[in-house]
Amino acid sequence: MAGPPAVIWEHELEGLLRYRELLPRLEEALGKFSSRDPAEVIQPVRMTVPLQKHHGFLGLMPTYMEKNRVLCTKFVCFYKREDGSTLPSTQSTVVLLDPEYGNIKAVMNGEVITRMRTAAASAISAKLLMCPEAEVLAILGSGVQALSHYEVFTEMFSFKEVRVWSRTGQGSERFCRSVSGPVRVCVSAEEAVRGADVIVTVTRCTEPVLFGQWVKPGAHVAAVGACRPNWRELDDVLMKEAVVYADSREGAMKESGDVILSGAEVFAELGDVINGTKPALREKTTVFKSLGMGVEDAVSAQLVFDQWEAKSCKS
Ligand SMILES: NC(=O)C1=CN([C@@H]2O[C@H](COP(=O)(O)OP(=O)(O)OC[C@H]3O[C@@H](n4cnc5c(N)ncnc54)[C@H](O)[C@@H]3O)[C@@H](O)[C@H]2O)C=CC1
Ligand SMILES: O=C(O)C1=NCCCC1
Repeated sequence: MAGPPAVIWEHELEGLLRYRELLPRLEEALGKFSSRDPAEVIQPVRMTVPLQKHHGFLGLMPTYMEKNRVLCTKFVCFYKREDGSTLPSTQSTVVLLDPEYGNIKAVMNGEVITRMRTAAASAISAKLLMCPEAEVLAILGSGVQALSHYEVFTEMFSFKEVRVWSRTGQGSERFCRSVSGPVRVCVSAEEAVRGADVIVTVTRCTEPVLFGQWVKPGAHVAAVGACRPNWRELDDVLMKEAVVYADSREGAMKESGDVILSGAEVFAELGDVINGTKPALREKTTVFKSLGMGVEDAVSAQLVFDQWEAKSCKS
């Protein structure tokens, strides 16, 4: 009979998950996902339940990795919050199970996992798709994901300049106070992205905030927000001019307003590039449309659990 699950919450999780270990596991998992080998990864597109009264959704994100012996699911609630709202726009819980018996091994707070694995996936997209001489990073949005993207992008790459734009001055000020390195605050999204080599969009907006006419040819865009079929962050011009990559082709076709409403074609998954089955067209303008995948949560949760077990054995 299995004992009660480990409960691993935010503060403890922060000490257990580090980008240097997460990044290679995530890259490997993205490749396995795109191999479409069911012994590697079974991960359906997220199922969502509308929470109409609260302007939100509950997403269920199960994943099974038979060869890795990982069985996991995330429950994530995400909301359309008004600007100025102090409520979080995303809340999640990750449950790790034993695939042989079906018992729950661990219940984890999903905030740290979600913010780190999402930023790490964007950083992998930039590693594969940005031009090698990239000097300027622009971040649109100043919330939770903006901070984790700043953290991993400045850890992995050496940008000469990092710019941030937020719809509210308060947001930019808070962002500047929270990051540990230099950042230039821009008064408009256009000012932030003109001439930028890498652009990260991490907003809650439902209408385009980034327009193709502002984007330098050859730039790489990691588009993280707008995760519903009628929500947008990018305009049609950008979507049609750029070569579009996604984490999951099926996810993008079902959930991404930027893909569905623009009629843009998904050229490849990041995992296809990792597996060498599709090229990384660095010289072109590229968009990585991130929706977030259960397999990213699963390998992150397993990494946390391994570290937690190792720590528990020592003490
Ligand atoms: N692709 C993925 O795997 C994931 C995507 N997300 C999505 O990423 C986005 C950012 O998430 P968080 O940073 O956690 O949210 P947050 O609430 O912490 O920050 C959102 C930011 O968007 C800004 N914003 C809100 N409305 C806007 C508008 N109309 N125009 C421009 N900016 C606006 C806010 O001022 C704030 O700076 C959300 O859309 C969320 O659903 C979140 C987690 C994972
Ligand atoms: O993958 C996730 O986690 C999320 N994706 C889109 C919306 C919020 C959370």
